[in-house]
Amino acid sequence: MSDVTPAPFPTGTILGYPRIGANRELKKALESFWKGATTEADLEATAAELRTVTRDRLAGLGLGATTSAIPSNFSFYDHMLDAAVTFGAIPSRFADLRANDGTVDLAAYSTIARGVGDKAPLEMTKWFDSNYHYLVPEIGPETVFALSSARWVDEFLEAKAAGFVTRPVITGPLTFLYLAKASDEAKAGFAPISRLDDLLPIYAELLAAFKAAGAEWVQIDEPILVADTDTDRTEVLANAARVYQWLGEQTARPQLLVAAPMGSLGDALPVLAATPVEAIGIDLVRGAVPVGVHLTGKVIAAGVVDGHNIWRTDLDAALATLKAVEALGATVAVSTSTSLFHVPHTLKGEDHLGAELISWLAFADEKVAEIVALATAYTEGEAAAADALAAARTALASRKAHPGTNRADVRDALAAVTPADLERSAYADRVAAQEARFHLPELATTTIGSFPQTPEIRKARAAWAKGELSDADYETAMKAEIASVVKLQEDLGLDVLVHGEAERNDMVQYFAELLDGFDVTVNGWVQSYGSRCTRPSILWGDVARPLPMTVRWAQYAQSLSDKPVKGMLTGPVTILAWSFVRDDQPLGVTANQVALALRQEIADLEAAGIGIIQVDEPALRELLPLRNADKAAYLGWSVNSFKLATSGAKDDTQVHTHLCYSEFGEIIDAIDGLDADVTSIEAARSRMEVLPAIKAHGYERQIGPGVWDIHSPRVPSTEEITELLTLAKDSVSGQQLWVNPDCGLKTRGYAETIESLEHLIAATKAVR
Ligand code: MET
Ligand SMILES: [Zn+2]
Repeated sequence: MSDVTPAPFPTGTILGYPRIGANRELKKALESFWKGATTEADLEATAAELRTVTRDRLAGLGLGATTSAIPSNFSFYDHMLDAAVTFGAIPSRFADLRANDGTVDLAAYSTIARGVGDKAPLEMTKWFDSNYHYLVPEIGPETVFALSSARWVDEFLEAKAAGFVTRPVITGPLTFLYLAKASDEAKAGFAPISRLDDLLPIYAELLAAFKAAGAEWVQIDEPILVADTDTDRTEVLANAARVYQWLGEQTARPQLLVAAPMGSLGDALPVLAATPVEAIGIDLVRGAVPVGVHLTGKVIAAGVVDGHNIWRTDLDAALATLKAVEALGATVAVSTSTSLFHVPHTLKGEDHLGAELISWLAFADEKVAEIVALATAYTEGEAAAADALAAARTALASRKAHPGTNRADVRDALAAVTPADLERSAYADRVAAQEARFHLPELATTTIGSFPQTPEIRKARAAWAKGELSDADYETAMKAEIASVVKLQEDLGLDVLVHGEAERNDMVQYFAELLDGFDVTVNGWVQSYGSRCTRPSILWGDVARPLPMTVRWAQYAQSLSDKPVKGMLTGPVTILAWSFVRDDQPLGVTANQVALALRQEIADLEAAGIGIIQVDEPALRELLPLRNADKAAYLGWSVNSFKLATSGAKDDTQVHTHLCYSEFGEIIDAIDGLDADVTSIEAARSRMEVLPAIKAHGYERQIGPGVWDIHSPRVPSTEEITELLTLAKDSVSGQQLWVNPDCGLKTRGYAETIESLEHLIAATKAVR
């Protein structure tokens, strides 16, 4: 290190801030750049302006402008893509996009993220157990690592020119390589982590560049250390020790904060503590205060403010946690548990939620204020932050005492549930009853629920929401849409129909708006991937169903056809996964409350003559815990909540479920445990990969492996689908096999939908 006294770590900081902009400025700028409506220079200017506004806002909220408290974590699209581009790890199919000096411009960067022609983009997958999707780097023996972008350093210099000393945030080498996949060139069995020694010198070079630019602290994110991976944990820990020993020994570098958001570091904490890194960021929302580690001489950025959820922090409890960490010998700094990019920007503009609910919440800006208050209370004594502490206590008390968070009717109904309520009759009895009722052919054809959401549908829904379209006119518009979707399916010759979900803005928000215990924001956007954002609902109270939610649409659709029309519901786990969920009781309890509401809905659907009911659980895999030891408990409550929702169904009601967005190998037991009569899964892209495992498992019920990858506008040919179905028949019998697309069709257009479904039906006939 240099001879000047190193700058202390700031007393309060956040691990990262939302990148998309309070009014989704980055989304708009990116999309207009992609359309060709603006230039690269325009996009750069918007991004620079956004960074300026963010720095000023954070300093205004009380983070030190020159103390390295403000993280520099901007990204045009994704932080893993940024790392790939910075280290020169660009797949060979995109090699021609690089300039002579190895850099890529924003057009090329966008192409790697989004693909072009037959060049597939980097694969996208979920970031740990969040709803953010990162781009998966592709690394092979041929990858030539080289420092290939000056953006990170330039952004530090940009801030410096404005009078700031920020803290650059980069993805760590372990997380980068363990989350990467083998490139097309790599031979079977190649593991990207085998390139660690080639990559490290580039990190050293980058750290030297930060140092030369004047950075005093750099944050290196290593969430991989909180997760179990395919690699043996001992090997991961050995790599962690080696990497941070070596980087720590570099002399030309800023001080290092190694941050491990999303869970407990566990046995990786002593490993990091034994290296020369100056500071370690630990997640104290998901992880407990460590025991038995000595942290003398280290700074611990204690993540006591939840970066991943929107509840106001219990500041008293947080202060107690900070003191417990101090007792381990560490110098304590107040921090968030994760980057704040998982939560919306600000509660400003959400007044419709009402003062009381708002007082329970903290979005990104409000969390920054909490950090500042906690740092003040911790360093100067509680009296110095008395107002903030008092306000937090009042809010917490109001949340606890609110009748909506503790409803006797809901609690009593749940307490009355018996184990028998979770079981249906034997599958053989159900099948017999269902066959007698529906007479479906072998390889029955169906779709997953939604049909294309045309601009007209969106317009009608938006106008109705704004009060510009009357209830009656809205009803008429939706019914007309349902009628045309039913007619189309009859003309095509599908066996089991759907109503098309035209009335749903989103498969979770639709239910959140109709159930008690939820509220929705107007501007609470969070980045899902690239320019795409979602607006999760807030599940704050006990959940109950005041009125039927889907019955009239399903009933209307059924009245138009002699074929069965599926009722369509979103399952409890998915409703939780895609909302901000109350943190004052176990998730399993909340899931069961949702399940009971769905159980009532199913009873009403049955009473209205709906004989086939699908309960979608696309997020079942997403919430799977990061550590193996926690998985069984999760699968226990999640499967039970599904069974609580569905087990009231009569024998001759056929219960379907649908899963997508993931690999299923790991959760076949759980899929089996759901006890659905029919399960549809995403399978087209992986060419039915999971079916042999399902066969080996002895799965006896019916399954619909997707035969059309609906994530792409490509129309699959009849031959292609025939091949997939033939492949499927190797693993499951004709009676067990259903034919359906990978997922709902709401993002597709009508022309491709009709053509694809025609091919699907022709292929089915060929294989039957
Ligand atoms: N029923 C839903 C649909 O068809 C399932 C979507 S899963 C992400 O859109
Ligand atoms: Zn799906």
